[in-house]
Amino acid sequence: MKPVVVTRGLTRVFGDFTAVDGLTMEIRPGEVFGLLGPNGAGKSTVIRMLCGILTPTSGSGEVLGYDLFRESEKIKKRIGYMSQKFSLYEDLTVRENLEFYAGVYGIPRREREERICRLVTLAGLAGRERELVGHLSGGWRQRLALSCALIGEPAMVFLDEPTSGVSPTARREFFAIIRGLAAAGTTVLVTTHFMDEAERCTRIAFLSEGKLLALDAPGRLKENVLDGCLVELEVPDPVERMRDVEALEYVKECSLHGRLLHVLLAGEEYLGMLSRFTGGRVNRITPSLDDVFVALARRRRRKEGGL
Ligand SMILES: Nc1ncnc2c1ncn2[C@@H]1O[C@H](COP(=O)(O)OP(=O)(O)OP(=O)(O)O)[C@@H](O)[C@H]1O
Repeated sequence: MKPVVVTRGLTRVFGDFTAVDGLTMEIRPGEVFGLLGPNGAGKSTVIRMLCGILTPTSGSGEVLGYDLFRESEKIKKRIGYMSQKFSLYEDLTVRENLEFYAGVYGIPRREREERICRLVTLAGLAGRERELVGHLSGGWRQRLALSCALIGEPAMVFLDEPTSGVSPTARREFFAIIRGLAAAGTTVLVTTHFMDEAERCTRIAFLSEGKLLALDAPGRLKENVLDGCLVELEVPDPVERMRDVEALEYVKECSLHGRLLHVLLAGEEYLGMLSRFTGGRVNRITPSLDDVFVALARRRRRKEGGL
């Protein structure tokens, strides 16, 4: 199947600062594609380029078969976009907001009713159509903002941190909705800081300082990125012990996770040695996406530092 998004060396420079640096990737139809990375990594800049709002400085790319440089107007008409600061009208009801956006997108009157009904059902907003948006909680507003972004029935939707500032339950429910949307054929690109959401994406791309550090399915990243045996180390004074542990020649990485240290050993055979050296409890663990991203970020820093 033809990819929905293709980029080759996509780059955006602001003055002398490179916000996105040579991004090459493809997104397939029906994916929930996660874009992850620390603040300032370039995620929103990528989204804005792919939505046709921001012109790339160099490289090339297509969204839904349209060129990012020459056909941005066509892209804008065919995609849905929910920005971090999505705008809803607080003094209008749920339904009135949807009607307003249907008008903005030029949906013919005879089609509006059916479309609004479908979106209200999809987002679980049934029964709330007459509520004023100003009275809705963050989670419901986000569902409505998603519905408004979908009013034009786009083949692809871009969601920039759609779940920031809502409860964990609302975040889970929102993700269930976008997974359903993707299963029905709409491709979704979503940015998030939450690892539990990243786990629910079909594939994730991890950006740091504008560069793509990894791109794969969450399970494959956990299997393939860490090269060694990951253990959890419990010692009474983890912060003080970090440096000593890091300096051991059989230790590849060491990071703090709450009160525990996660230590990447060169091999399983060093488990006993670490336990004897620290006097702490050592347990082998399955890497989380957090471990993967810590390892990727460190690897990058080392490479840049020439170590
Ligand atoms: N219009 C602009 N002019 C100058 N610098 C910009 C502009 N837009 C973005 N940047 C810079 O580019 C970098 C990447 O920003 P971007 O918003 O894409 O990051 P992000 O990964 O989405 O971050 P966050 O998670 O905080 O939203 C930041 O350092 C930001 O300050």
